[in-house]
Amino acid sequence: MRAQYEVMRFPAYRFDRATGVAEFDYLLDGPAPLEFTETITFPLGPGKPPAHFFKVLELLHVVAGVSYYKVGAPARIEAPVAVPAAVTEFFTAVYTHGLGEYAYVNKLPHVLELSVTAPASSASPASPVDNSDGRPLSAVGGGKDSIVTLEILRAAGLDPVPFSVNPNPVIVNVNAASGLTALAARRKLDPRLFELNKAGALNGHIPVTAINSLIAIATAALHGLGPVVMSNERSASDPNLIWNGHEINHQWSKGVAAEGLLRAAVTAHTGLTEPYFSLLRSLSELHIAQLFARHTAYDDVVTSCNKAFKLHDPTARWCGDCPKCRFVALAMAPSMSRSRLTRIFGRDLFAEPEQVPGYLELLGIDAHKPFECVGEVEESLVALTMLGDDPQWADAPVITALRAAVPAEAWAAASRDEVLTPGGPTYVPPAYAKILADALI
Ligand SMILES: CC(=O)N[C@H]1[C@@H](OP(=O)(O)OP(=O)(O)OC[C@H]2O[C@@H](n3ccc(=O)[nH]c3=O)[C@H](O)[C@@H]2O)O[C@H](CO)[C@@H](O)[C@@H]1O[C@H](C)C(=O)N[C@@H](C)C(=O)N[C@@H](CCC(=O)O)C(=O)O
Ligand SMILES: Nc1ncnc2c1ncn2[C@@H]1O[C@H](COP(=O)(O)OP(=O)(O)OP(=O)(O)O)[C@@H](O)[C@H]1O
Repeated sequence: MRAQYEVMRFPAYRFDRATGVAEFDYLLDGPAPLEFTETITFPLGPGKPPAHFFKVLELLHVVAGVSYYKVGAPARIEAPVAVPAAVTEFFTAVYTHGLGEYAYVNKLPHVLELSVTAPASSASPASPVDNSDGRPLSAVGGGKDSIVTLEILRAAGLDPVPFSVNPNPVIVNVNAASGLTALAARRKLDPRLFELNKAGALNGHIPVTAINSLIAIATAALHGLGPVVMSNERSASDPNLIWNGHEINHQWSKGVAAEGLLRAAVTAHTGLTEPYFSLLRSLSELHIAQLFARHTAYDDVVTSCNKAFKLHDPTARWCGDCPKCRFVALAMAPSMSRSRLTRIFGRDLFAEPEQVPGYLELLGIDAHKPFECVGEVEESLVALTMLGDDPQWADAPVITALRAAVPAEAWAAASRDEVLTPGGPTYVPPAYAKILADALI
């Protein structure tokens, strides 16, 4: 299908102020062109949408195009409006790094070399819009990480507003457990995409966090709120593998490089002074799991398994048989009783010997890190060490098998201090860094 399409275009977008509905048009241009329209319904704010809301929609229009680009993978992408250099840099990164796993799986090396072009800009820089003191909008994905952020912001008295794109029953229940009033946006992919997928079109992973993040920033703008606060962890920045000299990272748009590019693009194009950052950036998943363990109110609802977030036929909660379920169970286990962990997951994964091969992958003993939202090998090793010291796991067959399988040099390389000490670059503003530091005591 690829050779049929020469260029990806973005013909128009519309926003209906009465309903909050935005429609974004896409065109895969070539001898037999393909057109798509994506619909996003925003929660309407109290007043007229501010000018910078529309600037965010201009960014979202291009970024949400990745879902349709992947059907044809044309060699050219022409953004519709003039934008500052920081924005074309961000667009190019989204279509190259963000589609890295798709390029690798489909063997499309040209995708990693694309550049998104845009009409030349003679516009002066956007005037500053100081949003830094507003109530934070806290993105909620239904998993442990965003619960930790929400509770840190709440404890600091910042009155966070939970926000989700397409909240499913998991997210609705997490919000209910928080007792906070949430905002939601609805995103509807063009149904034609699913027909093409059924007919065997090119398909693959897309950088969904970049899309959700811009929808969150647009919603914060509509409601006059402060920064969008994400819960993306340190290990999200680490690639799964290197291919043709390029890092391939399943979680690229959750990583710190994407965060920096998105912030710079939004500020340059909209003027927002503090649009977006991840509060948990300096923390490992293991550390975040320790913080999550302090809050029991979410035990019956928290769900990190990606299968619960599928658009079609989602599971109700944890599937219990995927890399993410295995990793999160291992990360939570050192911080809670075996009975609490079993209640959260609805089963005791460590009593099931058939889980061993999946855990060997997480421990770096088989294959590369899976294309999933899982932490680093070191985090899994440190968690396993901690469980080995804990008598409640002494008779768990999975723990026994894994401890026997890990080579001596791997244990030596896994440092508990390194995994549990905050570190690495972040964009957390000073006031929020202080709040995080207080929460870690
Ligand atoms: C839920 C999930 O993990 N889905 C991934 C899965 O897709 P699947 O076909 O099994 O189910 P659906 O998500 O329902 O997708 C149906 C089709 O629609 C396409 N699509 C979906 C959303 C979208 O925004 N654009 C789309 O074009 C999709 O390609 C399907 O054809 O496998 C896909 C292929 O690998 C993945 O792309 C699906 O991932 C979703 C986009 C998704 O929301 N995944 C997140 C749970 C996820 O992976 N988050 C990452 C962060 C990635 C990032 O850089 O932002 C993480 O948490 O690590
Ligand atoms: N549907 C969504 N709407 C808004 N934000 C979302 C949505 N899904 C995920 N996010 C946000 O994207 C980021 C990455 O999602 P991720 O699934 O890793 O986090 P999580 O659900 O909080 O925790 P976990 O890693 O345990 O699943 C988080 O900041 C999360 O809040």
